[in-house]
Amino acid sequence: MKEEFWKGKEIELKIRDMTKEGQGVGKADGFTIFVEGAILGDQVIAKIEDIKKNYALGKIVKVISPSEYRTDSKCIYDMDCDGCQFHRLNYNKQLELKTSIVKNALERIGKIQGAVIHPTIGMKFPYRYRNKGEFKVKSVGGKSSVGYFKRRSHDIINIERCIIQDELSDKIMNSIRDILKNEDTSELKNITVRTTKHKEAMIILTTTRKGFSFKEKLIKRLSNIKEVKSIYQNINPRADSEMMGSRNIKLYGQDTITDCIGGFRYSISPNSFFQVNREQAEVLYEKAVEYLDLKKDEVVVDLYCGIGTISLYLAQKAGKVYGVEAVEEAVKNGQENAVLNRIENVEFIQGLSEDVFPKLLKRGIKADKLVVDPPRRGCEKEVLETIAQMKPKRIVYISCNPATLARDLRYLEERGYKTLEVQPVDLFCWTGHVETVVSLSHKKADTHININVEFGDEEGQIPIDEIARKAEEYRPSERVTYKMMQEYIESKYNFKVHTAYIAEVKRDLGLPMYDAPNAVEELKQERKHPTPEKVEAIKDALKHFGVCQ
Ligand SMILES: C[S@@+](CC[C@H](N)C(=O)[O-])C[C@H]1O[C@@H](n2cnc3c(N)ncnc32)[C@H](O)[C@@H]1O
Repeated sequence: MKEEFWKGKEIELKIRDMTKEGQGVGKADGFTIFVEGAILGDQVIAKIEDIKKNYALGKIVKVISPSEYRTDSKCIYDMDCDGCQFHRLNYNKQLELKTSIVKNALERIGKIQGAVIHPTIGMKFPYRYRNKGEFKVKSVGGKSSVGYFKRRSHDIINIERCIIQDELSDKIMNSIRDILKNEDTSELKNITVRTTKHKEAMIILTTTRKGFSFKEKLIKRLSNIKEVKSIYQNINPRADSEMMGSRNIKLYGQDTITDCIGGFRYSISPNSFFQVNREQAEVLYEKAVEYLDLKKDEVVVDLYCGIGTISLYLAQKAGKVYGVEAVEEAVKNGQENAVLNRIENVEFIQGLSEDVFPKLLKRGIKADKLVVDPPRRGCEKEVLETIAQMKPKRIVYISCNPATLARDLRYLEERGYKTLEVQPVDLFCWTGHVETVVSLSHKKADTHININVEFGDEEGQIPIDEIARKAEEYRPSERVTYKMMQEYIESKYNFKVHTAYIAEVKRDLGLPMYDAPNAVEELKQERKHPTPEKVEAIKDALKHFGVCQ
């Protein structure tokens, strides 16, 4: 693509995909063009604004024919706000797109094959789900703005009504905006509002230094709001984009607030991580427990455990759970939460997973099952190396970043693990983010036996000649995998078959089903059945590999 020819040109494009940042993706002359404001399925005129080595950036000029997936955004700031990238895309299509984002990452980066990737689980009512709002504060010419960044800018939009936040958060933010309207807010960087299921709130004011001019006024007015149970000041002198620093000073009320997921209650401090969507977090945690398939005597390690949300779920079903977490306050919350929920078989260890996990192995603690739920950057090398040495039978990997998830799964697959099931869950409706829970199992045999054999021609010994004959007699047939059958069918019939279809045909033929628990599990889900053509191809493959006559 010649820069001088294309720059500033208006071209017609069909939008065939979308990025997680919300740009439409089209192609012209085989060159990829990312178009701000375009939706998957749109036919648009786009103006080329910038040209890079392998792609160009364009802006929408006109929608010639709108996509069938276009929807009217319920957000009143939709043209400007940078918060929700998919706000004009039909919700079901968003879920499909998230499934394909995960699938593409696993295939391209992870080279994962044969795993069952389930459709993304969405919400019935995908609004007002967030229990944490993070708002920027900016003061220009004595007037302050409190809200979110404008798209591709550092200006702030005053958000009075955010349809993905709890309504209580709108109420508190509008009061704060009113209190601050005539103040110089240059010492105040951010405001975080956490709300709970039972409509309690914690407010965290992040300032650049300890003293700030309107502190007393703010505390007095905010503590009059009945739902406000706790106010903190957080000090972050750095001019970085981090919302919060590590130092907190309590200004009013309780030390913590208490939220619920499932049947558990969780005490939360200002700097502790808590999933922003409690309804979907429950779906995620239940999937994690199902995938782990815990036995009452098993030892589980829960790395990056936060305040022990998942650890408590696991402790109900396991022998012992070790939770490992970096943030001291979160570990303290975890210990309180175990007491709050009367759970005794969980131990929280404060430290970095990459330090603590190898030490657990050295102490002789071996996890039968493992949960990892790292931040966006994924697991540290030392964590992955320790997994490869410890070899837990089953791993559940929870991730908010499909790219680092895929990278880590590839590492684990190269060291004897198999990715079985992948379940994306929509915790961040209307945005380009997706949470994924994955189950992996170790390919090693579950059990082995030792036999001592003496060779020779004396009584009780086995003659050498006999061994060759017996070995031939008992030579096990090559283990037939679903992947082998899929490859055979694809090369012979030129179409792909799903493992669940192979499982279905095997079950219909009355063949044993122990060899692909994931595919069998899939049969319990509501799904389509194989066409007669695929059934015949699968029967042929089963015969070819000697699985049936
Ligand atoms: C995505 S959150 C998951 C928390 C928890 N599993 C949950 O669902 O609420 C990741 C957690 O890892 C913690 N963390 C970040 N880096 C860490 C590290 N290197 N070692 C241990 N914990 C870490 C963070 O403080 C955060 O609590």
